[in-house]
Amino acid sequence: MARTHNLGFPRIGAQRELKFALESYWKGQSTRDELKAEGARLRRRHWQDQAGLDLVPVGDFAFYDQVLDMSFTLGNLPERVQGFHGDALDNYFRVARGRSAEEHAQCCGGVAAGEMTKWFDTNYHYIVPEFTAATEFRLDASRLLEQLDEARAQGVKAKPVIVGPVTYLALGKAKDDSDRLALLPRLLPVYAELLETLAAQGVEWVQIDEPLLVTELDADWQHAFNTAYHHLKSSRVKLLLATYFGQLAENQYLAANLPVAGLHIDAINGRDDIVPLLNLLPSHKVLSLGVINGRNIWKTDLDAVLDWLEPLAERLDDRLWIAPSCSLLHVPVDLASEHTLDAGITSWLAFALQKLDELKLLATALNQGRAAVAAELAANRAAVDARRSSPRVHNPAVQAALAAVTSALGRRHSPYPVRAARQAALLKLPPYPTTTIGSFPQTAEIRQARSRYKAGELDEAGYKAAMRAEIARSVREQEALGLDVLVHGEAERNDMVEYFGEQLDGYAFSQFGWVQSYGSRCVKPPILFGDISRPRPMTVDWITYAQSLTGKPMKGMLTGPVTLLNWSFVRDDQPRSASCTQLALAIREEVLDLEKAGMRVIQIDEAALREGLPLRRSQWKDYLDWAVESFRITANGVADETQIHTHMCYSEFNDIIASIAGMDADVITIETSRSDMELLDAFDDFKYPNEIGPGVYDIHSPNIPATAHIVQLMRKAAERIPAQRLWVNPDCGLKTRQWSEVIPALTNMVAAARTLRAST
Ligand SMILES: Nc1nc2c(c(=O)[nH]1)N[C@@H](CNc1ccc(C(=O)N[C@@H](CCC(=O)N[C@@H](CCC(=O)N[C@@H](CCC(=O)O)C(=O)O)C(=O)O)C(=O)O)cc1)CN2
Ligand code: MET
Ligand SMILES: [Zn+2]
Repeated sequence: MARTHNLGFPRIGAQRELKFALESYWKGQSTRDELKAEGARLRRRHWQDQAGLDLVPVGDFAFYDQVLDMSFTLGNLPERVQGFHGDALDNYFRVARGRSAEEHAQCCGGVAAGEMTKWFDTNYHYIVPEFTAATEFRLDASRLLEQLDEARAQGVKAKPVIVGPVTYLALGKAKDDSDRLALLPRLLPVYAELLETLAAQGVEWVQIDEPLLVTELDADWQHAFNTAYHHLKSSRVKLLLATYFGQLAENQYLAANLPVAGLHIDAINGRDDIVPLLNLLPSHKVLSLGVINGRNIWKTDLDAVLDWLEPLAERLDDRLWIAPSCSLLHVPVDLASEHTLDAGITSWLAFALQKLDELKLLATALNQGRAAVAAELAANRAAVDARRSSPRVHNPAVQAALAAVTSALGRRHSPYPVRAARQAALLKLPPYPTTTIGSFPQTAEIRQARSRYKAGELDEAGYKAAMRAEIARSVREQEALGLDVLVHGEAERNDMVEYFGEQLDGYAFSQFGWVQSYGSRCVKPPILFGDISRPRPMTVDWITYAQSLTGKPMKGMLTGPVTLLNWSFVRDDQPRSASCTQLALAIREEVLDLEKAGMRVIQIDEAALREGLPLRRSQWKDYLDWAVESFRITANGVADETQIHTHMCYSEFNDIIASIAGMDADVITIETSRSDMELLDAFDDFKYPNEIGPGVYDIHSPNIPATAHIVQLMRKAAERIPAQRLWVNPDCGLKTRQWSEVIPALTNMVAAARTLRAST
């Protein structure tokens, strides 16, 4: 008998209930009790949604982030928030979001937010655990125990979920550069105590997540796994060690032999692990196979899964569990909420709830025979076949264009020094030119106008006029600030990826397909289902309007192919590289149209290029080769005189600087302020030959950067990069900030540039 379980459920809510509850609480418009009640309501609903599974996750709900929850469970709070006397939830939000120095001058004097970074290769951001050599851990199991009680009272077959000790240490950062692994002996007793506490509550199984096992591990980290799980093996609960997002590969032996009761592997990305694992896995252990893709929205080909699963089920019998490949955090909740997606495409899709239905179907087919679910299997087969043969997926013209791609497409006419001279003669920019990354505040008025337009309450002319007024406002503000290269501000974009998905053929978009990005912020990844083409220009009208308002250069603003790919739900019926090249050809047309319309500067954002790196280094080269080539195809068809910018955020470039240089953008703007310009070490020694705008202030924080601080950061930058190749700009776009924060921050930034010019 195969058993079913789930690794985690999306917590934001099908209608983003958690987002609205959080934001209302943060604005002081609702009480903490109301927020907590909304959390409990969502947990209840989500457990009901998972009814029928043999085991259901508990502890996967978080008010902000599951890693931050784990830090609180382990008593690992940054020193700056220790000794807080208010409600624990408020302290949790202080770590998550920080407190501005101005507003809290009288009380706490402000608190810096915890650093945020990407969760493996997903678009979800977690709060980085902070360590020092002196870090001590102390168990606080209250959150887990409360949720466990709640679940039990509702008759839920609960399986608590926690982040495992080795992954937890690996995800964190030692603020004093001490060795994180040295903390393991202090951490393990707290994990042991936690497991004992759960055992005392009668818990049978605990899911302990160790996705670190799908990455290449140094000997000391491999050793840490052995140390950790030998320490925990006397626990009375059964541990299901969960790995996901990739292959165990050379870690198979290690994973198979850790002293735990069961192992979960990602049977989508780690399919090749399964046969060798069957032989390695001791015969008392449960093997949980993640057979439903938790990272995309396509219906599973159930016949195909059963064809290879049935022999395994025979062999494993009661030891086989089945589940989604990873937590369903990364997919939207319910396809049934969608009313505007066309029926054809809808029939190819499965969101979280539909994925759990597929899982239950598979279990029935395994346990009772396929005949027991013959009708459902037939319906699934019809949908999968329809997608495979649909003329909407395949476009011969796109295929022909793809076949005609040569490397000449991706080459500029002249090398950078020649281009730079031509661009300088035309643009006539001062030293240390100032610019921003693209977006200005997405105000409530902008979002309301768009939602009224979408609801048909505002007509197209009215909507366009409202967006043009916003663009005019941002141009006015930038001129008043004295910035050198302006942007239109992206008012008309719901999101830098979805906006393009809505306009390209081969993409579909949902109404409620929200996925949590961080905290209360969500994205709605568009669905790349077919060959991509661009029926008409997408940004030219907005940008030319913006340019018409100013004599300063206006940057055309586009999202690059790699970022569109990495932040969309993409096809699983062709390699990612093929979808990426199609996107490149489509965005290239837009670049050339912007150039034709007179834009002298065009920015192509590749915010997700670095994070799209495969989890295993051995696969980096292949990815970087096609990703960089896609960018080159997009960008490099322009004349020497046209200045190409690109932008990347949250990126550590040391390992991949040669590829970044290979993109051959004239200017790259990057995030550096939080690392105190240390990130620029990668660009040092002339390893990066073109121009660079190292971000001088953190846009994630409401704090206003001081002019002197910006000057100091730029002087540091100038020690590494010749001043004539430096730009001055923020770390990233300003869409999540308010105008009242943006104006003083940019005022100081421009003042800093003037100071720098005066002293060169
Ligand atoms: N795709 C993507 N990934 C990314 C980033 C990114 O910008 N895009 N940036 C990084 C993550 N940062 C992020 C920063 C901000 C938001 C963000 O602000 N998201 C918005 C949603 C943006 C959006 O799609 N807005 C739509 C829908 C807005 C909306 O909620 N409208 C209301 C009505 C409007 C109102 O009355 O306020 C509704 O429909 O109910 C629009 O503007 O049209 C949010 O959570 O609130 C997300 C990620 C990395 N990954
Ligand atoms: N142009 C985009 C913006 O300014 C780039 C954001 S990168 C996440 O918002
Ligand atoms: Zn950015």
